[in-house]
Amino acid sequence: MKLRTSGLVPIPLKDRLSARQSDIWSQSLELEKGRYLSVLAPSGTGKTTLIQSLYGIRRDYEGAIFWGDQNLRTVTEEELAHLRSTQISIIFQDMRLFPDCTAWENLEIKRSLTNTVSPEQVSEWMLQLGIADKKNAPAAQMSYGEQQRLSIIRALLQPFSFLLMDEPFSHLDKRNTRIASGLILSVVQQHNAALLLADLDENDFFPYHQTLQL
Ligand SMILES: Nc1ncnc2c1ncn2[C@@H]1O[C@H](COP(=O)(O)OP(=O)(O)OP(=O)(O)O)[C@@H](O)[C@H]1O
Repeated sequence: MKLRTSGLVPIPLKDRLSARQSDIWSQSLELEKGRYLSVLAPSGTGKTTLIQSLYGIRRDYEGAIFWGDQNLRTVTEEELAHLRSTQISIIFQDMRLFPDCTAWENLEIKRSLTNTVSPEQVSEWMLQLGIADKKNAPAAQMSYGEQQRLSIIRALLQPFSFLLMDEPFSHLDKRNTRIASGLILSVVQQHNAALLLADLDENDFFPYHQTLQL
C-alpha cells in the first residue's frame, strides 16, 4: 500500500499558501513502505493540519488523499477504523492521553485491541524510555516529557505500515530524544513501515530518504 496525495490544500490556509512555494501543498506526494520522510515547516505553517488530514481527522481540504486505492474523503467510518488499526499509527503533537487513566492503562487500552505486543515488551519499553516508575501514575500527573514518551510507546502497540509523527520530541531533551527515536526506528524497521516526521527544524533523528519543505 502507498500513501498518495494530489493537489492537497487545507481550506483555512488557502489564501496564505497561494503566496508561497511548498513541496507538499498543491503538489503530489507519495510515500511507500520502508521509506522515511522528513517534513520541515516553521511554526504555524500546517504540520498538524497535514498530519491530521492524512489520519482522516480533518476533511477541510481541497484535493485528495489516497491510502492505497481508498480515497480518505469517501471511506466509511468502518474502513477508516480498519486503516487506523492495521496500517496507520500516529504520534499526536498534543498526545491525547486519557488524563485520569494511569500510564499503564493508557497503553493497555491500545495494546489489548490487537495484542500484537506482549505486556512484558511494554514494560521493557517503559524501562528503556525511563518511565517505568510512572506505571501507576495518572497521565495527568506526568510531566509533558513523560507523557510524550508514553504516547510514543502507545503508537508502537499496533500493527502499522505507516507511522505519522507530529513534533514527537518537542518536550524531550537530547538524550531522551535519542533513546526514543532509536526505539521508534527499531520498531518501524521490524514492520518495514514508512515514517513521516513533521518537525520545525532539520534534525538527524532518522535516516531519511527524502526531506520536503511544507
Ligand atoms: N480550522 C481552522 N480554521 C482556521 N485556521 C486554522 C484552522 N486550523 C488551523 N488553522 C491555522 O492554520 C495554521 C497552521 O496550523 P497548524 O496547527 O497546522 O500549524 P503547525 O505547523 O502544526 O504549527 P506549530 O508548529 O506551531 O504546532 C495556523 O495559523 C492555524 O491558526
